[in-house]
Amino acid sequence: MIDMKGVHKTYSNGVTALNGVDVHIDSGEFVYLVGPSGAGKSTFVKMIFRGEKPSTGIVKVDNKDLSTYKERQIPKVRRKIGVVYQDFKLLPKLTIYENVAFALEVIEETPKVIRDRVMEVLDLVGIKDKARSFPDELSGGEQQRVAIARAIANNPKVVIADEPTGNLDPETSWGIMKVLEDVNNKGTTIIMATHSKEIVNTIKKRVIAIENGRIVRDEAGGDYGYEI
Ligand SMILES: Nc1ncnc2c1ncn2[C@@H]1O[C@H](COP(=O)(O)OP(=O)(O)OP(=O)(O)O)[C@@H](O)[C@H]1O
Repeated sequence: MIDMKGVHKTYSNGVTALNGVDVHIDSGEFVYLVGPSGAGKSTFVKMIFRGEKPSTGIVKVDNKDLSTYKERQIPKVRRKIGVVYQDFKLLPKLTIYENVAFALEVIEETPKVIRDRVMEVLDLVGIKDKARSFPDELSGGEQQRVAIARAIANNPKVVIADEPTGNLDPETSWGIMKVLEDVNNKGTTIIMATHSKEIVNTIKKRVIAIENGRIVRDEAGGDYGYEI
């Protein structure tokens, strides 16, 4: 599903965020990305949805080398990938329903498909009754559920979650993990960058640890491995 070969990323300010990453992630896997702040986790996930381009090396998603896409074809890459952020990034002036529908409108789904699918994914994440509310009327955990619904609305093959529980209290975080596990159980590959020792050590998955832009550990059912 995802392959990186010899991936380096140096930003324009001269900071090298990835320094020779080789990795293979299969379809349907659930992977935690861990490592100290500034280690390169966000840069790693940005490689996958083409948020950034590698300086050198190859990134393949679904067997397609991302460098073969032209800029205007990037939306095509993004259709395969849903992204969930720490700060939810919902559109404040749109209702919950509209926030999720928007993701489908931009890919020109028909109104009927949109109606059915929006309610289906809101139901899946347990927030159907909030369809008419606005984001600021929801708790943080509820907003993150909406963000997950939006990310999975067009049935992406991969969901990338960059610290999805970073702004949530522990109890709410477990609920979000349950939703991500449900999504994974339906076959979607999940890659989640996290600083949560409790989550990684409790819900065991493959753990990839990054330090100074390199993978230093890659372990099925591994521990978080850091003190904080
Ligand atoms: N757009 C950018 N321009 C310049 N440098 C950047 C950019 N984005 C990240 N960096 C630098 O690249 C390095 C890796 O950052 P990255 O955000 O990938 O780390 P991270 O592991 O996700 O950190 P955190 O856990 O704090 O989110 C850091 O030194 C950071 O300052």
